[in-house]
Amino acid sequence: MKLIVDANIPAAERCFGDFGSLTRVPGREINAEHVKDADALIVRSITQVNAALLAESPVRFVGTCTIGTDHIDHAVLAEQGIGFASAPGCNAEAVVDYVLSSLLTLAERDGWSLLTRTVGVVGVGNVGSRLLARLTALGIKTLACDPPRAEQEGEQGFESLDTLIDRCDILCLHTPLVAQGPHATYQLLDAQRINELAPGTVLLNAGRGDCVDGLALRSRLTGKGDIAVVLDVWESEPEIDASLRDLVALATPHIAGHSLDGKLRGTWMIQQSLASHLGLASQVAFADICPPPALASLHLQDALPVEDALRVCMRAVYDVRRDHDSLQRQVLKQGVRQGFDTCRANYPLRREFATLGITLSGGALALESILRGAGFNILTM
Ligand SMILES: NC(=O)C1=CN([C@@H]2O[C@H](COP(=O)(O)OP(=O)(O)OC[C@H]3O[C@@H](n4cnc5c(N)ncnc54)[C@H](O)[C@@H]3O)[C@@H](O)[C@H]2O)C=CC1
Ligand SMILES: O=C(O)C(=O)[C@H](O)COP(=O)(O)O
Repeated sequence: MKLIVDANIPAAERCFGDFGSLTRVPGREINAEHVKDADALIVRSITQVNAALLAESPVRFVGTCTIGTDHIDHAVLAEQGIGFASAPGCNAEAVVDYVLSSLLTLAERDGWSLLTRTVGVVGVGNVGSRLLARLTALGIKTLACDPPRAEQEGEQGFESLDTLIDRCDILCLHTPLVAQGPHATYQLLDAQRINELAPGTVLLNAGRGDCVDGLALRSRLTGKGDIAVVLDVWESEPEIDASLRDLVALATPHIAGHSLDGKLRGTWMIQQSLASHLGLASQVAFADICPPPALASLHLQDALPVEDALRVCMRAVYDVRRDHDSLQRQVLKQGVRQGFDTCRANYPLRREFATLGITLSGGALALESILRGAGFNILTM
Protein backbone atom coordinates (compact mmCIF):
# COMPACT_ATOMS: atom_id res chain seq x y z
CA MET A 1 0.00 0.00 0.00
CA LYS A 2 1.33 3.45 -0.87
CA LEU A 3 0.49 6.39 1.41
CA ILE A 4 1.06 10.07 0.69
CA VAL A 5 1.48 11.84 4.02
CA ASP A 6 1.83 15.57 4.82
CA ALA A 7 5.43 16.22 5.92
CA ASN A 8 4.21 18.06 9.07
CA ILE A 9 2.41 15.07 10.58
CA PRO A 10 4.34 13.84 13.63
CA ALA A 11 4.72 10.11 14.40
CA ALA A 12 3.50 9.21 10.90
CA GLU A 13 6.09 6.45 10.39
CA ARG A 14 5.18 4.90 13.75
CA CYS A 15 1.43 5.15 13.09
CA PHE A 16 1.19 4.33 9.38
CA GLY A 17 4.42 2.41 8.67
CA ASP A 18 2.75 -0.99 9.18
CA PHE A 19 0.19 -0.24 6.46
CA GLY A 20 2.74 0.26 3.67
CA SER A 21 5.29 2.72 2.29
CA LEU A 22 5.05 6.41 3.16
CA THR A 23 5.96 9.32 0.92
CA ARG A 24 6.18 12.58 2.84
CA VAL A 25 5.24 15.76 0.95
CA PRO A 26 4.78 19.34 2.29
CA GLY A 27 1.01 19.85 2.63
CA ARG A 28 0.72 22.81 0.29
CA GLU A 29 2.67 20.95 -2.41
CA ILE A 30 0.65 17.72 -2.56
CA ASN A 31 -0.66 17.48 -6.13
CA ALA A 32 -2.26 15.07 -8.60
CA GLU A 33 1.14 13.70 -9.61
CA HIS A 34 1.86 12.62 -6.00
CA VAL A 35 -1.43 10.75 -5.64
CA LYS A 36 -1.59 9.18 -9.11
CA ASP A 37 -0.52 5.79 -7.75
CA ALA A 38 -1.34 6.21 -4.05
CA ASP A 39 -3.82 4.14 -2.06
CA ALA A 40 -4.26 6.49 0.88
CA LEU A 41 -3.79 10.21 1.43
CA ILE A 42 -3.14 11.58 4.93
CA VAL A 43 -3.30 15.37 5.21
CA ARG A 44 -3.69 18.29 7.61
CA SER A 45 -5.74 21.43 6.93
CA ILE A 46 -3.65 23.02 4.19
CA THR A 47 -4.15 20.46 1.41
CA GLN A 48 -7.22 21.06 -0.75
CA VAL A 49 -8.64 17.59 -1.35
CA ASN A 50 -10.89 18.03 -4.37
CA ALA A 51 -11.77 16.72 -7.83
CA ALA A 52 -8.63 18.21 -9.39
CA LEU A 53 -6.38 16.39 -6.89
CA LEU A 54 -8.18 13.04 -7.06
CA ALA A 55 -9.29 12.87 -10.73
CA GLU A 56 -6.59 10.40 -11.84
CA SER A 57 -5.96 8.81 -8.45
CA PRO A 58 -6.71 5.30 -7.19
CA VAL A 59 -6.82 6.64 -3.58
CA ARG A 60 -9.38 4.69 -1.49
CA PHE A 61 -8.96 6.49 1.83
CA VAL A 62 -8.42 10.12 2.81
CA GLY A 63 -7.68 11.04 6.42
CA THR A 64 -7.19 14.54 7.82
CA CYS A 65 -5.42 14.71 11.20
CA THR A 66 -7.39 17.88 12.02
CA ILE A 67 -10.73 18.95 13.44
CA GLY A 68 -11.73 21.23 10.55
CA THR A 69 -12.75 19.64 7.24
CA ASP A 70 -13.46 22.68 5.06
CA HIS A 71 -10.45 21.75 2.87
CA ILE A 72 -12.15 18.49 1.90
CA ASP A 73 -14.66 18.21 -0.95
CA HIS A 74 -16.95 15.66 0.69
CA ALA A 75 -19.14 15.34 -2.41
CA VAL A 76 -16.18 14.22 -4.52
CA LEU A 77 -15.16 11.62 -1.93
CA ALA A 78 -18.73 10.31 -1.74
CA GLU A 79 -19.07 10.20 -5.55
CA GLN A 80 -15.85 8.21 -5.86
CA GLY A 81 -16.64 5.95 -2.87
CA ILE A 82 -13.46 7.04 -1.09
CA GLY A 83 -13.32 6.35 2.66
CA PHE A 84 -12.83 9.43 4.83
CA ALA A 85 -11.99 10.27 8.43
CA SER A 86 -11.19 13.42 10.37
CA ALA A 87 -10.04 13.75 13.98
CA PRO A 88 -12.85 15.51 15.91
CA GLY A 89 -11.69 17.17 19.10
CA CYS A 90 -8.05 16.10 18.66
CA ASN A 91 -6.59 19.52 19.43
CA ALA A 92 -9.56 21.15 21.19
CA GLU A 93 -7.72 21.38 24.55
CA ALA A 94 -4.81 23.15 22.85
CA VAL A 95 -7.16 25.76 21.36
CA VAL A 96 -8.64 26.40 24.81
CA ASP A 97 -5.10 26.79 26.23
CA TYR A 98 -4.46 29.31 23.43
CA VAL A 99 -7.60 31.29 24.27
CA LEU A 100 -6.80 31.46 28.00
CA SER A 101 -3.20 32.40 27.29
CA SER A 102 -4.33 35.17 24.92
CA LEU A 103 -6.98 36.62 27.21
CA LEU A 104 -4.79 36.57 30.32
CA THR A 105 -1.99 38.20 28.33
CA LEU A 106 -4.24 41.01 27.05
CA ALA A 107 -5.69 41.50 30.52
CA GLU A 108 -2.20 41.99 31.94
CA ARG A 109 -1.07 44.20 29.06
CA ASP A 110 -4.12 46.48 29.15
CA GLY A 111 -4.76 46.45 32.89
CA TRP A 112 -8.10 44.66 33.28
CA SER A 113 -9.24 41.50 35.02
CA LEU A 114 -10.42 38.49 33.02
CA LEU A 115 -12.32 37.14 36.00
CA THR A 116 -14.78 40.05 35.99
CA ARG A 117 -15.57 39.97 32.25
CA THR A 118 -18.43 38.31 30.39
CA VAL A 119 -17.20 36.00 27.66
CA GLY A 120 -19.34 35.00 24.68
CA VAL A 121 -18.49 31.73 22.94
CA VAL A 122 -19.72 31.33 19.37
CA GLY A 123 -19.73 27.70 18.23
CA VAL A 124 -20.19 25.30 21.14
CA GLY A 125 -18.70 22.10 19.77
CA ASN A 126 -15.58 20.30 20.93
CA VAL A 127 -13.62 23.53 21.36
CA GLY A 128 -16.39 25.89 22.48
CA SER A 129 -17.84 23.51 25.08
CA ARG A 130 -14.42 22.87 26.61
CA LEU A 131 -13.75 26.60 26.67
CA LEU A 132 -17.08 27.26 28.40
CA ALA A 133 -16.32 24.56 30.96
CA ARG A 134 -12.95 26.05 31.84
CA LEU A 135 -14.27 29.64 31.96
CA THR A 136 -17.15 28.55 34.19
CA ALA A 137 -14.74 26.69 36.48
CA LEU A 138 -12.80 29.96 36.78
CA GLY A 139 -16.00 31.70 37.89
CA ILE A 140 -16.21 33.77 34.70
CA LYS A 141 -19.64 34.74 33.39
CA THR A 142 -20.30 33.24 29.95
CA LEU A 143 -22.89 33.27 27.18
CA ALA A 144 -23.08 30.65 24.43
CA CYS A 145 -24.26 30.90 20.83
CA ASP A 146 -24.78 27.84 18.63
CA PRO A 147 -27.90 28.06 16.44
CA PRO A 148 -27.54 24.53 14.95
CA ARG A 149 -27.40 23.05 18.46
CA ALA A 150 -30.19 25.34 19.72
CA GLU A 151 -32.34 24.11 16.85
CA GLN A 152 -31.71 20.46 17.71
CA GLU A 153 -31.54 20.60 21.51
CA GLY A 154 -33.78 23.56 22.37
CA GLU A 155 -32.98 27.22 23.02
CA GLN A 156 -32.16 26.88 26.71
CA GLY A 157 -28.56 27.80 27.41
CA PHE A 158 -28.08 29.37 23.97
CA GLU A 159 -28.35 33.01 22.93
CA SER A 160 -28.33 34.70 19.54
CA LEU A 161 -25.11 36.14 18.16
CA ASP A 162 -26.64 39.60 18.43
CA THR A 163 -27.26 39.07 22.16
CA LEU A 164 -23.61 38.06 22.62
CA ILE A 165 -22.49 41.16 20.73
CA ASP A 166 -24.73 43.25 22.91
CA ARG A 167 -23.82 41.74 26.28
CA CYS A 168 -20.27 40.38 26.14
CA ASP A 169 -16.94 42.07 26.80
CA ILE A 170 -15.10 39.28 24.99
CA LEU A 171 -16.26 37.33 21.93
CA CYS A 172 -14.53 34.04 21.02
CA LEU A 173 -15.26 32.47 17.64
CA HIS A 174 -14.95 28.69 17.35
CA THR A 175 -17.13 27.98 14.35
CA PRO A 176 -16.29 25.75 11.41
CA LEU A 177 -16.28 27.38 7.96
CA VAL A 178 -19.67 26.66 6.39
CA ALA A 179 -20.15 28.34 3.02
CA GLN A 180 -23.89 27.94 2.55
CA GLY A 181 -27.13 27.03 4.27
CA PRO A 182 -29.24 28.37 7.12
CA HIS A 183 -26.28 28.42 9.52
CA ALA A 184 -23.54 29.50 7.13
CA THR A 185 -20.54 30.97 8.93
CA TYR A 186 -18.85 32.67 5.98
CA GLN A 187 -18.38 36.28 7.23
CA LEU A 188 -20.55 35.50 10.25
CA LEU A 189 -18.97 38.61 11.69
CA ASP A 190 -19.72 40.95 8.80
CA ALA A 191 -19.21 44.72 8.58
CA GLN A 192 -22.47 45.47 10.39
CA ARG A 193 -21.71 43.19 13.34
CA ILE A 194 -18.11 44.38 13.56
CA ASN A 195 -19.40 47.96 13.78
CA GLU A 196 -21.83 46.94 16.51
CA LEU A 197 -19.05 45.70 18.83
CA ALA A 198 -18.93 48.02 21.85
CA PRO A 199 -15.73 50.01 22.40
CA GLY A 200 -13.32 47.95 24.49
CA THR A 201 -14.60 44.60 23.20
CA VAL A 202 -12.04 41.85 22.73
CA LEU A 203 -12.65 39.75 19.61
CA LEU A 204 -10.78 36.45 19.26
CA ASN A 205 -11.04 34.21 16.19
CA ALA A 206 -9.56 30.70 16.38
CA GLY A 207 -12.16 29.09 14.09
CA ARG A 208 -11.56 29.88 10.43
CA GLY A 209 -10.39 33.18 8.91
CA ASP A 210 -13.30 33.47 6.50
CA CYS A 211 -15.79 33.61 9.40
CA VAL A 212 -14.81 37.29 9.86
CA ASP A 213 -14.85 40.07 7.26
CA GLY A 214 -11.19 41.07 7.39
CA LEU A 215 -11.59 44.32 5.46
CA ALA A 216 -14.34 45.49 7.81
CA LEU A 217 -12.20 44.52 10.79
CA ARG A 218 -9.28 46.48 9.37
CA SER A 219 -11.54 49.55 8.90
CA ARG A 220 -12.74 49.33 12.49
CA LEU A 221 -9.15 49.11 13.74
CA THR A 222 -7.82 51.94 11.56
CA GLY A 223 -10.94 54.04 12.16
CA LYS A 224 -12.18 54.05 15.73
CA GLY A 225 -9.41 51.65 16.82
CA ASP A 226 -11.36 50.98 19.97
CA ILE A 227 -11.52 47.18 20.10
CA ALA A 228 -8.77 44.61 20.72
CA VAL A 229 -8.41 41.69 18.33
CA VAL A 230 -6.71 38.31 18.60
CA LEU A 231 -6.42 36.44 15.31
CA ASP A 232 -5.04 32.95 14.87
CA VAL A 233 -6.87 32.32 11.60
CA TRP A 234 -6.96 34.57 8.55
CA GLU A 235 -8.56 35.03 5.19
CA SER A 236 -6.31 33.77 2.37
CA GLU A 237 -3.73 31.95 4.51
CA PRO A 238 -0.77 31.95 4.10
CA GLU A 239 -0.99 35.24 2.13
CA ILE A 240 -2.60 37.08 5.03
CA ASP A 241 -3.45 40.80 5.15
CA ALA A 242 -0.17 42.30 6.42
CA SER A 243 -1.76 45.56 7.52
CA LEU A 244 -4.45 43.75 9.51
CA ARG A 245 -1.69 41.73 11.17
CA ASP A 246 0.00 44.99 12.22
CA LEU A 247 -3.22 46.26 13.79
CA VAL A 248 -4.28 43.30 15.90
CA ALA A 249 -3.20 42.87 19.53
CA LEU A 250 -2.08 39.25 19.08
CA ALA A 251 -1.42 37.74 15.66
CA THR A 252 -0.51 34.07 15.31
CA PRO A 253 -0.10 31.80 12.26
CA HIS A 254 -2.96 29.31 12.69
CA ILE A 255 -1.29 27.47 15.55
CA ALA A 256 -3.96 27.60 18.26
CA GLY A 257 -4.30 23.82 18.07
CA HIS A 258 -0.61 23.05 17.56
CA SER A 259 0.22 21.34 20.84
CA LEU A 260 2.29 18.19 20.42
CA ASP A 261 -0.48 16.32 22.25
CA GLY A 262 -3.12 17.65 19.82
CA LYS A 263 -1.10 16.83 16.72
CA LEU A 264 -0.24 13.35 17.95
CA ARG A 265 -3.87 12.72 18.92
CA GLY A 266 -4.85 13.69 15.37
CA THR A 267 -2.31 11.32 13.81
CA TRP A 268 -3.32 8.52 16.14
CA MET A 269 -7.06 8.95 15.50
CA ILE A 270 -6.50 8.73 11.74
CA GLN A 271 -4.33 5.65 12.23
CA GLN A 272 -7.26 4.06 14.10
CA SER A 273 -9.67 5.06 11.32
CA LEU A 274 -7.41 3.71 8.56
CA ALA A 275 -6.98 0.42 10.43
CA SER A 276 -10.74 0.09 10.76
CA HIS A 277 -11.24 1.06 7.07
CA LEU A 278 -8.88 -1.80 6.15
CA GLY A 279 -10.54 -4.19 8.61
CA LEU A 280 -7.34 -4.47 10.66
CA ALA A 281 -6.75 -4.20 14.39
CA SER A 282 -4.81 -1.09 15.38
CA GLN A 283 -1.33 -1.92 16.70
CA VAL A 284 -0.50 1.49 18.17
CA ALA A 285 -1.64 2.83 21.55
CA PHE A 286 -1.66 6.60 22.10
CA ALA A 287 0.71 6.16 25.06
CA ASP A 288 3.26 4.60 22.64
CA ILE A 289 3.63 7.83 20.68
CA CYS A 290 3.05 10.58 23.26
CA PRO A 291 6.21 11.33 25.30
CA PRO A 292 6.16 12.61 28.89
CA PRO A 293 6.45 16.39 29.17
CA ALA A 294 9.85 17.98 29.80
CA LEU A 295 8.35 20.03 32.64
CA ALA A 296 6.46 17.56 34.78
CA SER A 297 5.61 19.63 37.84
CA LEU A 298 5.65 22.99 39.52
CA HIS A 299 5.33 23.81 43.21
CA LEU A 300 3.55 26.92 44.52
CA GLN A 301 4.17 27.46 48.20
CA ASP A 302 2.49 30.77 48.94
CA ALA A 303 -0.50 32.85 47.94
CA LEU A 304 -0.39 34.83 44.71
CA PRO A 305 -3.15 37.00 43.23
CA VAL A 306 -5.33 34.59 41.25
CA GLU A 307 -4.63 35.91 37.76
CA ASP A 308 -0.88 36.11 38.49
CA ALA A 309 -0.94 32.47 39.60
CA LEU A 310 -2.79 31.53 36.41
CA ARG A 311 -0.24 33.37 34.27
CA VAL A 312 2.73 31.79 36.09
CA CYS A 313 1.41 28.26 35.55
CA MET A 314 0.17 28.92 32.04
CA ARG A 315 3.46 30.45 30.91
CA ALA A 316 5.38 27.50 32.30
CA VAL A 317 3.59 25.47 29.62
CA TYR A 318 2.60 27.88 26.86
CA ASP A 319 3.01 31.60 26.21
CA VAL A 320 1.11 33.01 23.21
CA ARG A 321 3.50 36.00 23.07
CA ARG A 322 6.18 33.64 21.72
CA ASP A 323 3.98 32.82 18.71
CA HIS A 324 2.98 36.44 18.16
CA ASP A 325 6.62 37.58 18.26
CA SER A 326 7.77 34.76 16.07
CA LEU A 327 5.25 35.64 13.33
CA GLN A 328 6.27 39.30 13.48
CA ARG A 329 9.98 38.42 13.23
CA GLN A 330 9.53 35.89 10.45
CA VAL A 331 7.30 38.16 8.35
CA LEU A 332 9.92 40.91 8.57
CA LYS A 333 12.59 38.44 7.45
CA GLN A 334 10.76 36.51 4.74
CA GLY A 335 7.59 38.40 3.87
CA VAL A 336 4.06 37.42 4.78
CA ARG A 337 3.52 34.18 2.88
CA GLN A 338 6.85 32.52 3.61
CA GLY A 339 7.03 33.92 7.15
CA PHE A 340 3.60 32.51 8.01
CA ASP A 341 4.49 29.03 6.77
CA THR A 342 7.99 29.02 8.30
CA CYS A 343 6.51 29.64 11.75
CA ARG A 344 4.11 26.74 11.27
CA ALA A 345 6.68 24.33 9.82
CA ASN A 346 9.22 25.08 12.58
CA TYR A 347 6.68 25.25 15.38
CA PRO A 348 8.40 24.70 18.74
CA LEU A 349 7.43 21.89 21.05
CA ARG A 350 4.33 22.83 23.01
CA ARG A 351 2.46 20.75 25.56
CA GLU A 352 -1.05 21.16 26.95
CA PHE A 353 -1.90 22.66 30.37
CA ALA A 354 -3.06 19.23 31.57
CA THR A 355 0.50 17.85 31.23
CA LEU A 356 1.70 20.15 34.03
CA GLY A 357 1.31 18.71 37.53
CA ILE A 358 1.05 21.38 40.22
CA THR A 359 1.67 20.87 43.91
CA LEU A 360 0.48 23.43 46.43
CA SER A 361 1.33 24.27 50.02
CA GLY A 362 0.86 27.13 52.47
CA GLY A 363 -1.16 30.06 51.13
CA ALA A 364 -1.15 28.57 47.64
CA LEU A 365 -3.55 25.83 48.77
CA ALA A 366 -6.35 28.36 48.25
CA LEU A 367 -5.59 28.30 44.50
CA GLU A 368 -6.43 24.62 44.07
CA SER A 369 -9.86 24.87 42.51
CA ILE A 370 -8.99 27.79 40.24
CA LEU A 371 -5.86 26.07 38.86
CA ARG A 372 -7.74 22.82 38.38
CA GLY A 373 -10.52 24.76 36.64
CA ALA A 374 -7.96 26.32 34.28
CA GLY A 375 -6.97 22.82 33.17
CA PHE A 376 -3.86 22.03 35.22
CA ASN A 377 -3.30 18.71 36.94
CA ILE A 378 -3.29 19.31 40.70
CA LEU A 379 -1.13 16.72 42.47
CA THR A 380 -1.37 15.87 46.12
CA MET A 381 1.92 16.13 48.04
N1 LIG B 1 -7.10 27.64 15.01
C1 LIG B 1 -6.88 26.35 15.09
O1 LIG B 1 -5.74 25.90 15.20
C2 LIG B 1 -8.01 25.40 15.08
C3 LIG B 1 -9.21 25.75 14.51
N2 LIG B 1 -10.26 24.89 14.53
C4 LIG B 1 -11.52 25.34 13.92
O2 LIG B 1 -12.49 25.42 14.94
C5 LIG B 1 -13.69 24.86 14.45
C6 LIG B 1 -14.52 24.34 15.60
O3 LIG B 1 -13.88 23.23 16.18
P1 LIG B 1 -14.73 22.18 17.05
O4 LIG B 1 -15.37 22.88 18.17
O5 LIG B 1 -13.84 21.07 17.37
O6 LIG B 1 -15.80 21.74 16.00
P2 LIG B 1 -17.18 21.04 16.27
O7 LIG B 1 -17.66 20.55 14.96
O8 LIG B 1 -17.09 20.12 17.41
O9 LIG B 1 -18.12 22.26 16.72
C7 LIG B 1 -18.47 23.33 15.91
C8 LIG B 1 -19.73 23.96 16.51
O10 LIG B 1 -20.03 25.13 15.77
C9 LIG B 1 -21.44 25.19 15.66
N3 LIG B 1 -21.87 26.07 14.59
C10 LIG B 1 -22.03 25.77 13.28
N4 LIG B 1 -22.52 26.84 12.62
C11 LIG B 1 -22.66 27.82 13.53
C12 LIG B 1 -23.10 29.17 13.45
N5 LIG B 1 -23.55 29.70 12.32
N6 LIG B 1 -23.09 29.91 14.57
C13 LIG B 1 -22.66 29.39 15.75
N7 LIG B 1 -22.26 28.10 15.88
C14 LIG B 1 -22.24 27.35 14.78
C15 LIG B 1 -21.84 23.74 15.45
O11 LIG B 1 -23.22 23.53 15.70
C16 LIG B 1 -20.93 23.03 16.42
O12 LIG B 1 -21.53 22.85 17.68
C17 LIG B 1 -13.23 23.75 13.48
O13 LIG B 1 -14.21 23.47 12.51
C18 LIG B 1 -12.02 24.37 12.86
O14 LIG B 1 -12.39 25.09 11.71
C19 LIG B 1 -10.18 23.68 15.15
C20 LIG B 1 -9.01 23.28 15.73
C21 LIG B 1 -7.82 24.08 15.69
O1 LIG C 1 -7.66 20.97 13.49
C1 LIG C 1 -7.93 21.97 12.82
O2 LIG C 1 -9.03 22.16 12.28
C2 LIG C 1 -6.92 23.01 12.63
O3 LIG C 1 -7.19 24.11 12.29
C3 LIG C 1 -5.52 22.56 12.85
O4 LIG C 1 -5.10 22.67 14.14
C4 LIG C 1 -4.62 23.29 11.93
O5 LIG C 1 -3.46 22.56 11.83
P1 LIG C 1 -2.67 22.53 10.44
O6 LIG C 1 -3.43 21.68 9.54
O7 LIG C 1 -2.68 23.93 9.99
O8 LIG C 1 -1.35 21.99 10.81
